[in-house]
Amino acid sequence: MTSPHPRIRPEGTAPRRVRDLALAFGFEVTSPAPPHGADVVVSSVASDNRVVADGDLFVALPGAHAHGARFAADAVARGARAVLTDADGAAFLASAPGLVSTPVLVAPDPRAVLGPVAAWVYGTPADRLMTFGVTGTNGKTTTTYQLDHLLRALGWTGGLVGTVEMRVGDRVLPSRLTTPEAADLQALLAAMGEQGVRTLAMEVSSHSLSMHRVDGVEFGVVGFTNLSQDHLDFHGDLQTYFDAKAALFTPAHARRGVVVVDDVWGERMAAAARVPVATVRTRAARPGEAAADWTVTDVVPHGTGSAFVLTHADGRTLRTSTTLPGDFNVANAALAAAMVLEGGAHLDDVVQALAAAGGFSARVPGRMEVVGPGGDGNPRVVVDFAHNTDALELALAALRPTTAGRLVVVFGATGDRDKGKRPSMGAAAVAGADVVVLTDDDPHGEDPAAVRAAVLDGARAAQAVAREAGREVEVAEVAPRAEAIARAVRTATPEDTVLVAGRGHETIQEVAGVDVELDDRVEARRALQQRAGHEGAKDERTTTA
Ligand SMILES: CC(=O)N[C@H]1[C@@H](OP(=O)(O)OP(=O)(O)OC[C@H]2O[C@@H](n3ccc(=O)[nH]c3=O)[C@H](O)[C@@H]2O)O[C@H](CO)[C@@H](O)[C@@H]1O[C@H](C)C(=O)N[C@@H](C)C(=O)N[C@H](CCC(=O)O)C(=O)O
Ligand SMILES: Nc1ncnc2c1ncn2[C@@H]1O[C@H](COP(=O)(O)OP(=O)(O)OP(=O)(O)O)[C@@H](O)[C@H]1O
Repeated sequence: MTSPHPRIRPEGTAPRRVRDLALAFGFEVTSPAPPHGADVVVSSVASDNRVVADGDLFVALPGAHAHGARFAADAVARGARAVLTDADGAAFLASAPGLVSTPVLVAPDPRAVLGPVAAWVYGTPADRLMTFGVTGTNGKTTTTYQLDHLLRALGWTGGLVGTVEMRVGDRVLPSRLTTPEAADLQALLAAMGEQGVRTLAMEVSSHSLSMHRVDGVEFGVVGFTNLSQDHLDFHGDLQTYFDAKAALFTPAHARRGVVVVDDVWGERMAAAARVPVATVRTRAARPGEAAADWTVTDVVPHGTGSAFVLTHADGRTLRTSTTLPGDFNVANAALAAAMVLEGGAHLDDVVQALAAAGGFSARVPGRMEVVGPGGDGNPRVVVDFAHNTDALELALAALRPTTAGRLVVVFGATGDRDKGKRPSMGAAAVAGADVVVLTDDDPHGEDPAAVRAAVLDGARAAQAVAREAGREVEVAEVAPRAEAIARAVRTATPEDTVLVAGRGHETIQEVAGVDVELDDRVEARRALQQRAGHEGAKDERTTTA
């Protein structure tokens, strides 16, 4: 069981009567009438006893490790005024000491009502924000940063929620999940409203949709980036994974949607949507394909990224750019622009805002982050979050055109996660790079050598095919990760590009269950400094594994 998220508690929530809550949702109340006939009131909601504070409604959820009802007595001791749970939890509580006069409300599936109940307690805070939610296998973080960048450029005080951090206006809070638990999310939205935040750009993971975390939020506009193999350890198969994401494009979660339809999964998402949807295509329509509502054209190199034109079927045209390299980052910026325009922003306002903001120039931590620009005898060093096959292919393809020498990639695969993608990640690295340095990513509880071996299998097979075709790719296995980064940067030539992929912004690596501090950007900078300090470093070739 992981530690709970640090608590965010809005100040101004009016106390709500528990019996009104029971009436509003049709919950049965199993405890005796409160003492002295007083009405029990709650003013906040928690689903983890370890963060309960005075005035909370404690929601005891069933879970894979434990039933939250086990912690109800402690929650009441910490100040919870009432408990909401399911029949199993209520049965457990019937004999729980210290709960004699605490109202226990019973719901068929508390996980599905936690969000709506928390929204009810906090006064449906999402309704007071312009809300944008983004789902998809890759691009959620980048697209939400670009959304927040544009919304702030339009003059709004923005809120951001996702993998890297949570922003409430100018405040930055740590993020433990891509999409927070429902009780935390509703409290965060209420706190945003109290602090004058008017817009929300939020990542919506498929896990969170499967686990009802965003129930109780009706997004104004939702966006779909793409779907490829990932998280099948949780969803089981690609269709189930797709269905989990498709739930976001239903009236329970959204008023309208924007879908990137560059591939079949995008077409399917647009067809499956049960809310009005605008489509975005970032490539030319193929024969027989319906024209998209928004089309990207004229993509050209521009600074560290690309300039592009986004045109609507009604003639509206936006000429802008993104500072992030790669065609996939054009797709992310185009999706962000289309979502804001579909949300009702006027084109002229968007054109002016982006012109003043230098286009989509958001710096997204660990996403194609240039740690060393190259020059002065150094290779270019880029840190990216690519941690699945699709992302790795695209990140390498994005860097190839601007690499005069060799393209070197340092990467690994995450332990205790989707194992199916490991061989294909190895193959993608060999297909896209000239030098492959295979190392650890985040082993979690798995044997790092076993994880590397699975990736190496795919790499070696692809290496043999490349050799047959007359293309020699160096493949080395170097652990631990810090040494792999150091070695790749040390042995690269000034014309080379080194891509360190998979962990991006992350600063903690879990090895055998122990958290180890490791930030790829710090390691890459250190290696560049050491390289600078050892002019004429001996030309140590990477051994071929
Ligand atoms: C697979 C998954 O998502 N598991 C989530 C699930 O865990 P679980 O079912 O094991 O819950 P549990 O630990 O048995 O706890 C049951 C209940 O008792 C409560 N509890 C538990 C312990 C305690 O001491 N006191 C207490 O009150 C818990 O708050 C919970 O309500 O319910 C827990 C609490 O509600 C979540 O914290 C936990 O997310 C874990 C931490 C997690 O790592 N989730 C990841 C996989 C996740 O959600 N990732 C996506 C992004 C995926 C991606 O795109 O990469 C995300 O949105 O972050
Ligand atoms: N539109 C896209 N299509 C494919 N790959 C992308 C796209 N955008 C980003 N990527 C790649 O995927 C990686 C992850 O990007 P980002 O963090 O924005 O996505 P994400 O969906 O938030 O990922 P996660 O859910 O794992 O946090 C990037 O580092 C990049 O390599």
